[in-house]
Amino acid sequence: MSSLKGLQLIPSVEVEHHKVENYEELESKLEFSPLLYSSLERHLSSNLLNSSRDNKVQFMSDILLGYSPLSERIRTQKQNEYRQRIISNYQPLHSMLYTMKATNFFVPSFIKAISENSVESFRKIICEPYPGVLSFEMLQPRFCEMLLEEVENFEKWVRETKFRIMRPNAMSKFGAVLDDFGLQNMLQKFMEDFILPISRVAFTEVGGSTLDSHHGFVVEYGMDKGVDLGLHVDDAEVTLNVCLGKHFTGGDLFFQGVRCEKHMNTETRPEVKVFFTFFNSLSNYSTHGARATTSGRRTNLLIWCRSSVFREMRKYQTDFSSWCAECKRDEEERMLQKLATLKISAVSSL
Ligand SMILES: O=C(O)CCC(=O)C(=O)O
Ligand SMILES: [Fe+2]
Repeated sequence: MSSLKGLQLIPSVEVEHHKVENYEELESKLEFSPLLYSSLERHLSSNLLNSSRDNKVQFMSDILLGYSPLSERIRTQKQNEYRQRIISNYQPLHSMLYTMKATNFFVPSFIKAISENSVESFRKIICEPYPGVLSFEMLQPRFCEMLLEEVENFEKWVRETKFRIMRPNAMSKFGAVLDDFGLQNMLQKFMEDFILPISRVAFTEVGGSTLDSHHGFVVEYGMDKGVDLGLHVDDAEVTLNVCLGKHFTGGDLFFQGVRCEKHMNTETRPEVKVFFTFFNSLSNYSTHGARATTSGRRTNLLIWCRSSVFREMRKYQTDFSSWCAECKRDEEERMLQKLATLKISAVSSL
């Protein structure tokens, strides 16, 4: 088996019986995510695998540093410090939310489909109202309620302490990043164990089988906040969007098909634009937006799931016609034109 500088491409049999170290308790001292250390540990050669945790941390940090640009490291370090400042001061309301426990989170039909883990079991619970948009029942109403209360509790703490928080993204001025106040590890497990099994079979061509990081947040709409969201593509390969409540009208999402970067802002043909009122969805790269929430308050949970492997591969790709609807259309038009030219030259040569 290939072994390079103490690393093995394929984890050895020994790893199966090896208890992976807990790196989470070292989080504030680590330069990278504890999850990265846990994953990399599986590839250590036997002599390192059985050495001390400190030794392993040192060895793995040296390797990771070689692959990570300084700017990225500074950004991660700043983000860790920011999160640490929040976590050491914010008192969670529902501690249950911070540890993944399927029976507390999901409806029984969803747990059954995931544990059976087959295309047939997913088909039983999922419908596809628009190509690349999957809709299914997933979270228990009590879980949604508790998450809403937790977000309200966090926002109350932010107001009282005048803590300056970072908003979920450039588009949403209202909402909170769940990863920033302690839910990061739970949401990573959420993605790996409950989103990946579905996206692996449904969204293979856009990186759905190699999701490895996430950005988890809630967005809020209402008369006293923003009401709608313009057309965009998420900074994600696969997105989970769940409506947490409460009472509102409007707020439909609209979709305009899967597009590559080149076609992201091109004119939409009317037949591609589709509006939806729905509450749970998993979608791929599709361009989308949200219509105005016309009364009440709408809060949605978003998990943007990312694949570093897919992003790396995309850098070297020039043809996206296997998944970009507009590239596909361009290619079809080119083929038709070529055919027409061939016909003309065949006729004129008669
Ligand atoms: O308003 C919504 O439910 C969608 C939000 C969204 O698309 C996003 O934050 O990326
Ligand atoms: Fe979005």
